[in-house]
Amino acid sequence: MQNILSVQSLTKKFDDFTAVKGISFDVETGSIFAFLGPNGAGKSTTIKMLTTVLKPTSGEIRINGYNALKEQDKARSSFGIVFQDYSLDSELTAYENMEYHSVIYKVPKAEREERIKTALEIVGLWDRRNDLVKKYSGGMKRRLEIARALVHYPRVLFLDEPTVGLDPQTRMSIWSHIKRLNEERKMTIFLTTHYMDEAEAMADKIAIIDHGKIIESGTLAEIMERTETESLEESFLKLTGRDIRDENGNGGDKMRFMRGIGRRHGH
Ligand SMILES: Nc1ncnc2c1ncn2[C@@H]1O[C@H](COP(=O)(O)OP(=O)(O)OP(=O)(O)O)[C@@H](O)[C@H]1O
Repeated sequence: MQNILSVQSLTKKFDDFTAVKGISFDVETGSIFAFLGPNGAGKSTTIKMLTTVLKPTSGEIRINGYNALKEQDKARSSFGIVFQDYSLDSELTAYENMEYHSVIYKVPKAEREERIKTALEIVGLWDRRNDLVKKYSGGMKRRLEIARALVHYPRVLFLDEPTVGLDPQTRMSIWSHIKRLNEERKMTIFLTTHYMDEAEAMADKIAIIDHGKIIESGTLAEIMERTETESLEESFLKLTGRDIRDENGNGGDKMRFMRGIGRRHGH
């Protein structure tokens, strides 16, 4: 299958406020797709609809060939989710958190231990599996959440602002884990971010969302060409008339370190 995720005219209204306004896009199997936009643009609302947490007002979502609204269980077993807020039980160990999640996701008992081990090894936490989560740093918790999202062998991983609130070094480590998952395990990654550098360095395709609408999408090169600019930052400025960081107040927080990871496919 070429597109693991396909979205048509997706809309979400909260009373008379429309947070997501009829967006359509496709995500290619095995790619990294970034949803870039300022706070309040509708990124979380979209990812919640894609992951069946929130019911759309209208529109269609197909994940891994399944209709996410009509075949929810099959769609759900196709993806893993990492939300913005930590949702781990801090009084349990990392391993116990993984076990709990495996039960919820109906991972067969005979396979549980092996899958937990694999997932924890991927994020480098196997040696720390017996530590209580409350002793973990923010970066370790995020890595554990990624491991947890992998335990049922999903084909797509959804990440809502996975590096928000983390220091630059920790962000870099999270990203190298995500990138390895994509490259070595061919996992499709759908992420939301308001960091330009993150989208530039990581994504095969980017959709820029503003006020609930996709205002531009494509590869970085395509977006720059169409907007006649030389960076995503300039593109965003040209498309919206403002700087993405104006609304975030994190001007000094730009992810310059992303250069260390390197751009993909000669972007
Ligand atoms: N349950 C809700 N009821 C009413 N309005 C909502 C609800 N959830 C979100 N919104 C509004 O919808 C808009 C989009 O919010 P959303 O959280 O999707 O944005 P975002 O791009 O993810 O930003 P952030 O990263 O800050 O969460 C915002 O104006 C928000 O206030």
